[in-house]
Amino acid sequence: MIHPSPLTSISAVTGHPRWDSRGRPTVEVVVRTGDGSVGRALAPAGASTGSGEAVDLRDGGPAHGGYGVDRAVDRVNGPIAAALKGLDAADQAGADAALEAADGTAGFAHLGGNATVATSLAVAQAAAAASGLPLWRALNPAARRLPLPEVQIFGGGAHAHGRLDVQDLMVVPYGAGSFAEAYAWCNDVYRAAGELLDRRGARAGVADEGGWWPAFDSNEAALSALTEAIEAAGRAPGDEIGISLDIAATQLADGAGGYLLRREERRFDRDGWCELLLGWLDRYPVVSIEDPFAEDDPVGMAALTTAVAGRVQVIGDDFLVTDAARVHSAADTGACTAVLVKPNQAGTLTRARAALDAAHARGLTAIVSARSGETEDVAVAHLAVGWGSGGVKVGSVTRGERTAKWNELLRIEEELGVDARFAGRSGLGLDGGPA
Ligand SMILES: C=C(OP(=O)(O)O)C(=O)O
Ligand SMILES: [Mg+2]
Repeated sequence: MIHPSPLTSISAVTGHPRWDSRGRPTVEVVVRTGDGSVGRALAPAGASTGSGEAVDLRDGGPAHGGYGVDRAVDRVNGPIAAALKGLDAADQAGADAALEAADGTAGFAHLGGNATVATSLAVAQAAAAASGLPLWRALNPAARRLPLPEVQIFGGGAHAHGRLDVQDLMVVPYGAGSFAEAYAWCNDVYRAAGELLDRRGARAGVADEGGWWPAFDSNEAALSALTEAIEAAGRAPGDEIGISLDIAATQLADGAGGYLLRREERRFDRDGWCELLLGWLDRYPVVSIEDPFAEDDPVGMAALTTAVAGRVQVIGDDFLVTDAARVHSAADTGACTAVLVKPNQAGTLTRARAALDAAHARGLTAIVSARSGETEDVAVAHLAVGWGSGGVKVGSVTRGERTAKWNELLRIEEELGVDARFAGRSGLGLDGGPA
C-alpha cells in the first residue's frame, strides 16, 4: 500500500556558501516541504573548540590558505539531500538518524558537523513553518520560561589573541524581575565597563563576541574592573548581578598536566591552579565558572566542583562537547554541575537535545550557547526557550549577530506576555536545585 506523503514531506535540501562574524565562510541550508514551507539555518563555528566536537568540514585548512566550505556545501547538495528527500520534516529524530546513517562516523567526519547541524536546524525550522508556529513554540507549546542570560563584558583568550588569559568575563543578572530588565542591566554594565577602560587608557578594542578587549596585565585586574563596572551601573555585585567566567582552560594547559597564565608568566600544577581559581571565586562575586580545567582533566574539574559545593555553578563545555554519554559520566564523578549545550558540537538537534535531557535527568543545569563565530541566525534563542534551559549564552551586547539573538528573546518574552517566567537565580541551579 502506498502511503500519501505528509504535507511536511521534505521536497528539497540545498546548501549555500555564506559568511560569519569573523569574516570566514559558513554554510546555509534551506529545507523545503511539500506544502511550500521553507526552513533556513546557518552553521556557527567555534575558536576554542573541544577535541570531541563534531567535525567542522573546511577546505584546505589554514596551512593551505583555505577556510572554505565548498566541500560542506557539496555534501548538503549531494548525499544529505539524497538522504533526506521524502522524509517527514516533522520527524526530527528520523531526519537526524538519516544524517547519522549517511555519514557513518561518530563525529560527522564525512558530511561535516557544520553541514549536518545547519541541515538539522533547517528541518526543525521547516516543520515549525509548516505548523505556523515560531520554533520555540513548535518545540514546546507549553514553554514559559525565559533563561538567565550570561552576557560577555570582557573577551580574552582565543577570542582576543590571548591579550587576557581568561576567555570570557560575563555578567549574570539574576536579581532582575524579567528578561527585559535583566538584559537592560547588562547593557548598563557594558557601557560602564567601556567608560572605566577609557579612564584607565585600557580599551584595546572588542573581542570576537563583542566584549571589550581590555589591555590589562593581569586577569585579576579584569575581575576587579568588572566588579567596579557592575557597581558603576548602579547594581549590587553578588546580590543583583554576579560574575560568570569561561576559563576555557584547555587553551591554557601546558601539555604536562599544568596550566599557564601567559600574560603574567606564571605556571601552576593542578593543585596550584585550583587554589588560584578558588582565590578568585572568594575575592570576587563569581557565581559560575566554565571549563576551569582542561578537557582531559576530570580530576581537576571534580576537585574544584567539590571545593565550591553548590556555591558556584561549574559548567562543562569543551569538557563535555554536548555529548549525552559524557554528561552522564560527569554526573557520575561529580565533575561539574552544569552543561553547555552547543548544537554544532553535537552535529544534530537530536544529539544536542539528548545532552540537555541527560543534564536535566541527572540534576545538572543546561545552558544553551552560541559560538564565537556566529551569524544572524537566531535559532539558539528559540532552543533555549523551547527546551527550557536554565541559562543562555550568546556573547556580548554589541554586534548584530549577538543582538539578533538577545532581541529575539525579548520578542519571545513579549509574545508570552503575562505567562512569561524569567528564570532569574533559579537559572543557575544553585540554591533552588537544578535548572
Ligand atoms: C562560545 C565559546 O567560544 P567558542 O565558540 O570559540 O568555543 C565558548 O567557549 O563557550
Ligand atoms: Mg566555553
